[in-house]
Amino acid sequence: MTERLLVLTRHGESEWNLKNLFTGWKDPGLTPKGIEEAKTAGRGLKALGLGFDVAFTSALTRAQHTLKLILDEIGQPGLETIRDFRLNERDYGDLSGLNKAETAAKYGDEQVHIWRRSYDVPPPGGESLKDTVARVLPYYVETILPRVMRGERVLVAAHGNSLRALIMVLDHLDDKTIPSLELKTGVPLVYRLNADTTVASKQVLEG
Ligand SMILES: O=C(O)[C@H](O)COP(=O)(O)O
Repeated sequence: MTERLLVLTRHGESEWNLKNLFTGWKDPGLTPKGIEEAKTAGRGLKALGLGFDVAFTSALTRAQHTLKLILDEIGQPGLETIRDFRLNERDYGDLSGLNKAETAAKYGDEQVHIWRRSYDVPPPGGESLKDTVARVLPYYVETILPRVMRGERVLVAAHGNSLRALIMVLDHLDDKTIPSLELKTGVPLVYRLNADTTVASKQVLEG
């Protein structure tokens, strides 16, 4: 039987995650903790006996480095890897580089939660989750999903909101339920899909 394996993982903790800064398309690296999270993710996937035929990641260092660390741990350092900006984190626009707590103190917790977790309200000068879906989902359907459906084992290392955009579709979430979805750094989500592209199973590989 064709295995339709799709593993999604958010990057490990970044330097701006640690500083509680809005990051978006800015390009900080991983912290030592983030590096360890990525290695733990790789060890977890290896312990499940999982290997991959292709990997996808964004144009941002934190995701690319996470992917490299995972592939090193599972013994596939030379795996075909496709980098594309369409998997980038949501662009936080004018909030990029600002401290999240200071921004909440200035504009209110509710407004910051709306900017971070609502479906269709963008941060100033940035992308809403809806905007992020509009670039992630076509890329998934046109480029990633066909390879999963023909039996290639696919690994995606990306970002909290670009993955929320994809998981919204995979898990059939809507604009009322997506705000409560949070993704931990460096924790792989192991999906297996049915022949009709729906989700057959989902496993969260807690560190
Ligand atoms: O881009 C960022 O600031 C973080 O990676 C994700 O931010 P969020 O969890 O506040 O959306």
